[in-house]
Amino acid sequence: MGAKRQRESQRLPVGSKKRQKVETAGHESDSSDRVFNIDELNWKKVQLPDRLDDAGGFFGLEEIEGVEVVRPKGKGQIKFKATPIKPIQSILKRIHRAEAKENDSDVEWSGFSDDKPVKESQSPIKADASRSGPRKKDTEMEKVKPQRTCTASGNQLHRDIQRKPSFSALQEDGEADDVDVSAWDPLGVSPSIQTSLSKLKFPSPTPIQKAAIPQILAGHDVIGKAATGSGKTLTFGIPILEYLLHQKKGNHANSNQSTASPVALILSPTRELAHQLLKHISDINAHAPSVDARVALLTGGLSIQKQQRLLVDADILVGTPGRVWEILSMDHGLIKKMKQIKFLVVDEADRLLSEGHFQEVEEILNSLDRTADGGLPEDDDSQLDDKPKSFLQHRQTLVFSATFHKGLQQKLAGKGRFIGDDLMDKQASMEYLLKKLNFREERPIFIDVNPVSQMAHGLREGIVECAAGEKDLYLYTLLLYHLGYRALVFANSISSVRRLTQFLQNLGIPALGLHSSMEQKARLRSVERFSASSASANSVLVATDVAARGLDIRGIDLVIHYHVPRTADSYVHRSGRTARAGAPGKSVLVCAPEEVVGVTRLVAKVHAAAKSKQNTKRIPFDSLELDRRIISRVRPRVSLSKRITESTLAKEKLSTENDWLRSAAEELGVDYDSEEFEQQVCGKAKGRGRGGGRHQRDKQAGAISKAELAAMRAELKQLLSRRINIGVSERYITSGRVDIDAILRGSDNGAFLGQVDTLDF
Ligand SMILES: Nc1ncnc2c1ncn2[C@@H]1O[C@H](COP(=O)(O)OP(=O)(O)OP(=O)(O)O)[C@@H](O)[C@H]1O
Repeated sequence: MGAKRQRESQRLPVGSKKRQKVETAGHESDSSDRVFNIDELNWKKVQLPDRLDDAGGFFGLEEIEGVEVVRPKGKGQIKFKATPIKPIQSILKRIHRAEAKENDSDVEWSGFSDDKPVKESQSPIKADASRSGPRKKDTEMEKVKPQRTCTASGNQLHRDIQRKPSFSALQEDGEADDVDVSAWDPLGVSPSIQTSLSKLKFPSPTPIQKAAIPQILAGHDVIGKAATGSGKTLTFGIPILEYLLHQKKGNHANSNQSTASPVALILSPTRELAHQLLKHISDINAHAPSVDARVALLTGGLSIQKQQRLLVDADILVGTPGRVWEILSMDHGLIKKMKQIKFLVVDEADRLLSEGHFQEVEEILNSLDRTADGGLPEDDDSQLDDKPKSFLQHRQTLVFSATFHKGLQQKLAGKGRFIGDDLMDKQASMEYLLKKLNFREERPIFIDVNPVSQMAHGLREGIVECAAGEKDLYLYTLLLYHLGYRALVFANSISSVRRLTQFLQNLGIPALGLHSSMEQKARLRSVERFSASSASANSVLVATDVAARGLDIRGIDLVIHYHVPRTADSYVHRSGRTARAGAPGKSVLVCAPEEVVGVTRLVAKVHAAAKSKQNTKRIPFDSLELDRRIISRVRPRVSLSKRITESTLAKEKLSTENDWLRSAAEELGVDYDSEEFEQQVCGKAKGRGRGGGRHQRDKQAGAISKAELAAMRAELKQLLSRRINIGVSERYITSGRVDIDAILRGSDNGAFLGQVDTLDF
């Protein structure tokens, strides 16, 4: 990103004759200043003290940072100069330039999209009581727009963002329990399920539900693509519950039939998502007693015996491929039952049918299609093409995601030709699995409700530029702007998640970590604590991409990409954790100079289809400039927190290493402290070979004494106890001559003292 623009505000007392210019690389600090007349400033009356020398400050006058006095050359009125902070367009120019060169990217990306972007000028829609009252048919998901007011006042940001998604706004106190759900009638949804939808306050189907549910109810295989947070879970969940309802009614009439076999298997790529799928389906089920579905969860990290017990009389199985296959492979009776399932759902299909899960998904599919009477041999794929379709007539296959790479999408739509069974590359292996899905129809119905833009309606996207070494500083500053709200921070590695979680906790931000090396119970606890409504609203979840797919946590206002995601798909899914179910949300990429090329390519890819469809060159991306005054004020606390974190983590690591070395020395029968042992075992780590430098750094950081660490913590605590003063003289405040309440009111979030501009999206 070239030279960094520095614009530190100046501390000049009113009345100073000296005017300064702060010059930094290629930029003069006052080039963008604005001159104000005396009457343009918001003067406040102050009560003068009885004795002038009690006044403090500059004879009772206010000192305001970042404001200079401009004296006229001759006679004339004094004016004042201040520095409004404006977004810098540089990166946008780069992005637009990059678009021209775009197309040769290796990121697999189909660039779908659909929806009209949310216009800045959309009139605010108030979530008033009448909106949720009975017989309001206009509450369709696509019509519920962000509750957004456009004012230029500082900290409006916080008022801009709804605390709850629009749908929650329908649940205000004092309103009737049920909502009119007649909009579901044309889809063929039964009264029992409609009662649930009414209780859950889902007055009308979302576009994907509207398009796909009738097709699924009619017995078709469906491949559904719709934006993140658009209600795909219920799109397949409702028809499964409908099937169970009818099955149970039938059984009631004919009590000889048994319902002991599961009717559906739903596969999910992550444990957290599996939990959530179960919850969403159970929510509908809970209000529909006549369905009374038993849903069992099969995910790793939890007791396998317990899951096996639950399986015995489960109607719906939701699980991750690894655990599902583990359980299936242990129980032939279960495999037999599973061959009778009526629905196979592959959620987040592009993820499930690729990397990591391939083996297990293949095993599961093989076992579902194997027959005891010599039907389809387990490992003879040559027969797949010839097998009679009636073989699998009983099973419907439903495949969903917000993203499908181009090749896969074409194949799914039946336009492409399957290439052989060569498992050499990713695409071929995915095609192989698709073939194994054994759709009951020649061509499954492909439903794409967002062919132009796969980003959610209410999402605003931005980029913050900073040096690689300053990402922590910018991350913390971004979070300060959003205190009082939920934020999700994505990093590309487990070690970064660990470090950032501690770093933020040291700074008093209630951060929780989530990554795949955590114990399952701790993972669930993190998600639960983060999403619990009683949790402090400004909680932050720092996660790897394990949280990128499917997680539906209400009230996430901000997604921060601390590291640029590795693929465009990943960017779409990560960003999709906010702006769900019609709510507004923001996604911000923290971008270092070395990441610019990747970012420009990624941004151009994600928005390519929307741009060409709308015939525009503009990408809906904003370059955001954080207030330099905040950056400079928080720098000391950030560097302290970094040092504390590094030292704490290094101590933990060294102590684990020491334990390991001690037991290695014991086993070898040598003295742990001997030089010979150190040279033999730790020689590599001591600077010879890879990782030596890191080891040295860890050693240094870990060598900080407990007393030093305690002193740093005390200093940090002291810094944190003060609010970040943006342009208000502490001396003046302590003199008691200012309306402190008014100043405090100027900042909603309690972090700043003084007026802070919003992030200009
Ligand atoms: N018809 C509806 N009306 C209002 N809210 C709905 C409706 N259907 C689903 N929702 C809510 O919308 C939210 C998002 O749904 P869901 O998690 O199924 O999205 P998704 O499309 O699967 O997203 P992702 O692609 O990120 O997995 C959920 O909180 C769900 O309860």
